[in-house]
Amino acid sequence: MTQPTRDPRLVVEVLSEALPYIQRFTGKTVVVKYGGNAMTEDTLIDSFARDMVLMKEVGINPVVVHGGGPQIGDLLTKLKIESRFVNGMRVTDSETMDVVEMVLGGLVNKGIVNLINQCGGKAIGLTGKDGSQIRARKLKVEHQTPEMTAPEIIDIGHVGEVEHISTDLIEMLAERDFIPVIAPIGVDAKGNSYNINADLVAGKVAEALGAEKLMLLTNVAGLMNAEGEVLTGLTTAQVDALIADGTIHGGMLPKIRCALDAVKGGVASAHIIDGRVPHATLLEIFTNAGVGTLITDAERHGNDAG
Ligand SMILES: Nc1ncnc2c1ncn2[C@@H]1O[C@H](COP(=O)(O)OP(=O)(O)O)[C@@H](O)[C@H]1O
Ligand SMILES: CC(=O)N[C@@H](CCC(=O)OP(=O)(O)O)C(=O)O
Repeated sequence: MTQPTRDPRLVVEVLSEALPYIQRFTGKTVVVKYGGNAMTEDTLIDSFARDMVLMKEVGINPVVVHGGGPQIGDLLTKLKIESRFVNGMRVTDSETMDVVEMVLGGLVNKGIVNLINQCGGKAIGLTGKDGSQIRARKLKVEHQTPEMTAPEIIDIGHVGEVEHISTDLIEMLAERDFIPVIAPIGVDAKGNSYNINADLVAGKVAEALGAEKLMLLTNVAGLMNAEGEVLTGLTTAQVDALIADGTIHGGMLPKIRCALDAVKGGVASAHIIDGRVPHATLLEIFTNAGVGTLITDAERHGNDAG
């Protein structure tokens, strides 16, 4: 790979500016959720892989949880199977579950692993079935339209929620300098597979690991208000109001819910980040610039999440 020529003084200056952040985050765990919508351009995927390797090289432990919704959708279309969503969750019958497992556990997972390894990292790809690390149960979904007087519970098939995350495997890999790359497929005690929204898995993994940061990479500049302006920082109470008035909808719903749960569960900060910006994760960690929406539990942290 040919690198563009840069002023060496500038490079040294940038490295020096990053020093306090490197010192602050070294030894800490950062869970990065890499959404399928952020995986569209080859150069961006490459910059993401390089960022994971750089983090690891400076002593941070990145753990990648990936999505792949659009990639699942593409294969379903080719197979002439219809995609349907309720509350941002894919309705998953047995046939769809097979496709989800093939795309997430195979194509997408191994694609990310391969890229990280190409950039000089040591990535290992896993699903929640490996070591039974993501124990799941069937998700009960409440659905209500404005016309309905009360919500109804509907069956959306093999969609799961996280019951328990075992961290042994992830910690063992991280200690041996591997970067774990996890596909959001869970398993129950009977061996049934569940399709779980990747944001929800990332949030629970971050909580279970006691991570310093949860970064959710997506295809928007951050969480937006009704006027389309990015909200750079907000508290749990503000988020509740935006959900209630419908400003937060679709795929942003599980994302924001998991970010809230993660900060309530002890993760210092959660960030919704624009994955279309090259090196978005490094910009978040190593600079003051900020590239999206920061969610903290104001009662616990005040404004010190960084
Ligand atoms: N208030 C909001 N602010 C920003 N995006 C929103 C909001 N409400 C809904 N969205 C939608 O959520 C999408 C991101 O979720 P999703 O499509 O599941 O992405 P990913 O694949 O990255 O998880 C955005 O592309 C946007 O269309
Ligand atoms: C239950 C459910 O909806 N699961 C998701 C899992 C993948 C995912 O979450 O991918 P993104 O992060 O790219 O949206 C799905 O089937 O699309």
